[in-house]
Amino acid sequence: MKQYLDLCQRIVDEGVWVDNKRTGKKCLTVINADLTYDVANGEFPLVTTRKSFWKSAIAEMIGYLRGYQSAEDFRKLGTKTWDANANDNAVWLASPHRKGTDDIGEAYGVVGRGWRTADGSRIDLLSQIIDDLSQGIDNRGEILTFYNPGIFERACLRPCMYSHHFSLLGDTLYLNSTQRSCDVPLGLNFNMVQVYFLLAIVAQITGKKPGKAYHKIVNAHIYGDQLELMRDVQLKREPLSPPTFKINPDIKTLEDLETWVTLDDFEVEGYESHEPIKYPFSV
Ligand SMILES: Nc1nc(=O)c2c([nH]1)NC[C@@H]1CN(c3ccc(C(=O)N[C@@H](CCC(=O)O)C(=O)O)cc3)CN21
Ligand SMILES: O=c1ccn([C@H]2C[C@H](O)[C@@H](COP(=O)(O)O)O2)c(=O)[nH]1
Repeated sequence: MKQYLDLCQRIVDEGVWVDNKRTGKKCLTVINADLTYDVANGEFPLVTTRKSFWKSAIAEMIGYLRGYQSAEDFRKLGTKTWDANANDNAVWLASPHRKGTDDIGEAYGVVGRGWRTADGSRIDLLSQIIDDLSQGIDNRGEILTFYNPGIFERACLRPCMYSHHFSLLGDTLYLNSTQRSCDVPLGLNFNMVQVYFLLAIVAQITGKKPGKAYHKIVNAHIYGDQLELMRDVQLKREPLSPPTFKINPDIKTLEDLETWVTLDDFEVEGYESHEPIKYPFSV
């Protein structure tokens, strides 16, 4: 929580205003932030200075791991976070690649679980990684990447957290996640939970001990219309003690995660937070 608030304060104190063409808004921006989550010691990075809808964050990540392409599938699982980009993004609505209502296009898991190769075949990066790690193999390239510039126009957005690199030291699993662009008030609130969750769940289904997750952010920003709420409300609050996160121990394989898992298989215990804050969202 402290590292999150420190980043927010750093943007307020040192950020530079940058005009963003895609959204038509200006963003107070810093370059480079490195966050670390100690999954081994259960330090769940849930924001307490406003109410955080952590289930929505987990649903989004499970949707990526399942390779969802429709905002409807994300909604059924428990998150509305893809509705606006699928259905209110003017550039995407005009795209010949959009397959109709709720289509988000070839984004995130669609890319990573069906990586296009030169000969037209597809590679499921996640299955390969899970197979390797389960056998204790780390080939120094266990990388789940969603970043394929050749097909950007087939999606409503380029992936923000675009790379998740897993590593083994003995029986301990580590994760380095990289994010190119970060909406700190809204997106990061979810992304921290997602990086922690990804290491915890992959460790569980590969039979490894989770170690630390390292989260690198390149462009970290606060949109102009979010600044007042962050500076004058959220940053004036005292953080509360962190909760703990539990995963149903019956989840043992990637197939379990793909088939029967719901948000009821995850629990947060001892979560106390300040009042919700409704930050403006930029499509
Ligand atoms: N501008 C922008 N920021 C983002 O964080 C973002 C995008 N676009 N586009 C793609 C995804 C969608 N994400 C989202 C979308 C909405 C919320 C959101 O509205 N959060 C509210 C309510 C959550 C809920 O009720 O489930 C929040 O208070 O956290 C968060 C992340 C993260 N990503
Ligand atoms: O997981 C996510 C997904 C998106 N975001 C934010 C970061 C930016 O504010 C927008 C994406 O806009 P780009 O013009 O494509 O950079 O969404 C996030 O923080 N986390």
